Amino acid sequence: MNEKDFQKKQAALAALNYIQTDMIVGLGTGSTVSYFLDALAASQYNIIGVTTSTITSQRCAELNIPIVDIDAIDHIDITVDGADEVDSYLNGIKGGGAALLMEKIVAKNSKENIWIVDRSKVHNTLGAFPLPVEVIPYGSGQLLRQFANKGLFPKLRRHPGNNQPIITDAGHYIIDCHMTTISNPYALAEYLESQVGVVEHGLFLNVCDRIIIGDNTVEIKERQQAHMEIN
Ligand SMILES: O=C[C@H](O)[C@H](O)[C@H](O)COP(=O)(O)O
Repeated sequence: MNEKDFQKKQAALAALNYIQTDMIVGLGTGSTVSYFLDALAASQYNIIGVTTSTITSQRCAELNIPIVDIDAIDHIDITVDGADEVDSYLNGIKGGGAALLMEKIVAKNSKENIWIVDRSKVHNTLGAFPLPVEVIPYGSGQLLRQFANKGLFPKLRRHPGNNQPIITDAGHYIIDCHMTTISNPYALAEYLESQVGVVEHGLFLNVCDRIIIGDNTVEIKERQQAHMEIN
């Protein structure tokens, strides 16, 4: 196991400390969450999961973790998810695995959100990871043009194998915005949310309550209060 995977696994194991039997647990998507699912399946906790992607649902089936439809429950106690990048305010970029829409729905309906990450993902400001934006296929070419004019360096995400656009679980495309630095994530989120054809974006602002950074010594950071950029 390489250093990054070691850190992911350490973070995932530490997240288990926040789980209790009978909880309804939101289950994120990705390689870090995969370590968490393994740990959860091996634990003594009887929980019910709410999944954020087809792939996580499949992993739960393989691991015998019971899951429930999000619309069949009235609350989610806690969600454990990965992230692609996290800043010092615990804001983040998600969607590297194209699961951002369902991840955001589950996160917004959770009483508490924990992100598990390796140290390479923690930066002072966001932007090093390309920002995924989930869009309706119809008119996506127009959005690509608008985003380019806005200086967002957009690129339609395609399968490396056949070069076809990747399709999300909800049937949408992903446009990745390669900006390198995001000076005001709140203004960018507002702009993206105002564009017709944008379904959701990967900026998760004031969502994460606690990050667990895996390392030889696991580091835990809690969000103190909602952060807003003052223009
Ligand atoms: O769409 C995918 C999710 O936002 C993932 O949680 C994120 O990409 C992190 O994935 P990984 O743990 O594989 O780096």
